[in-house]
Amino acid sequence: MTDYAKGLEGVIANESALSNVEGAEGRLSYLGYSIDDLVENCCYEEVIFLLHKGRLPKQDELTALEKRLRGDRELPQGVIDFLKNAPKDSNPMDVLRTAVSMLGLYDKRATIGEPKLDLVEEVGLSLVAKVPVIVAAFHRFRKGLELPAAREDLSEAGNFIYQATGNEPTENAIKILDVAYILHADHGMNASTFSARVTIATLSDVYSAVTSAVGTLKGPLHGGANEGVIHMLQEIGDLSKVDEYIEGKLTRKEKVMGIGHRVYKVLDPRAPHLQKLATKLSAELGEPKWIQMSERIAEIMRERKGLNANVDFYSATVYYSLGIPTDLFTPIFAIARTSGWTAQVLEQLRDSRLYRPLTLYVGPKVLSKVPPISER
Ligand SMILES: CC(=O)SCCNC(=O)CCNC(=O)[C@H](O)C(C)(C)COP(=O)(O)OP(=O)(O)OC[C@H]1O[C@@H](n2cnc3c(N)ncnc32)[C@H](O)[C@@H]1OP(=O)(O)O
Ligand SMILES: O=C([O-])CC(=O)C(=O)O
Repeated sequence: MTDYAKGLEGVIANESALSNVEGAEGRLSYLGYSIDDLVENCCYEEVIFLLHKGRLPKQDELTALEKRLRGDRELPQGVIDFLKNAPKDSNPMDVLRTAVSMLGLYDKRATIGEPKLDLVEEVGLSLVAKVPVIVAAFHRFRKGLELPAAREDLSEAGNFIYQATGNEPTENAIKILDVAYILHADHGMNASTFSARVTIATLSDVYSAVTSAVGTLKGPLHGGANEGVIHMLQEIGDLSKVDEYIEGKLTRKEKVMGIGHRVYKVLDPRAPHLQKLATKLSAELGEPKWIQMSERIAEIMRERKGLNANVDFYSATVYYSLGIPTDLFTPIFAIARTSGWTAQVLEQLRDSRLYRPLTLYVGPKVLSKVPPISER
């Protein structure tokens, strides 16, 4: 049988100057800046600029970007109506996917064919500004509440907390979410980014590309794993039950959510940042059991399978400790990743070629004649 790369493992599909995922070393950088340095010294808006423009902003450029994003949060009435009328028990990722697609109906800039890169960038930034509002709005409406007006004095992270909860966000919560946004902003040719690139490479439009990406992120083997982690911790319930639970999963050959990675063969470099935040938040809440259970799961998986925690493992406890409903964890990932998706879409269009791999055909080889339906 001809050799092939199942799941495209190890296949290089394009060039990118955006994020460098160094799997063997466990390092991640955006445009040459380590994520450790970025979370220490930058805000999420600086990272958006970095990914979209290829360099860090000067102060006046950052101020202009913030102003632009904050001025672009209004959703078309048709999308608001949809968010109000969507079934209240919908999965917020399904709502987000549909709403992103709907946004395209109201934006004449979203054309197909030879791309106009300045318009693609405008639309991309508009999505960065609107995706969090969509998530917050659906959450408010499903609870029968109004959506508070967006606040131009608040950052991306701050405004999301404000619009989703209706409460003044604390500096601490804003900082934590901002760090989470930076850590989730971009990550090489992950599955959802690949979807976005495949879609845009047909010279389709940006809304279609991001719609593809949202649908791809939702799956539990990708962004959906963060919700799976909390469900798993709740199912286990107590530190004393972790060993038996994980042994059971391994025996049944079931996946442990938040563990393992296609590229990182050592610890995901984003995990320690989130682990630190989760530990601090759990202690502040007086609920250390979630992080204690997580640490034990990670230990068993390292010892038994040589597998490490990925970004989704500790982000789950961070969001949970912030009081964020579990089904908003993956939408929050999508909010942050929209900056990366749209930057990657732009990069794809600057030097694009249609993605069209092959399949190894394993069906019947001999061409047979179609028998009449009565003889089948
Ligand atoms: C943001 C992100 O997308 S990060 C990833 C989020 N996803 C998850 O956390 C879901 C759990 N993890 C997984 O399913 C996988 O590790 C993935 C999807 C992330 C990577 O998958 P792949 O590179 O395709 O590895 P694959 O699934 O082939 O696993 C290789 C081996 O490790 C095992 N393995 C990998 N991850 C896990 C896990 N989480 N739990 C148990 N076993 C695992 C597999 O069973 C397999 O074992 P085997 O060789 O004995 O059959
Ligand atoms: O790179 C991947 O395959 C998944 C991942 O960690 C991400 O998208 O952040």
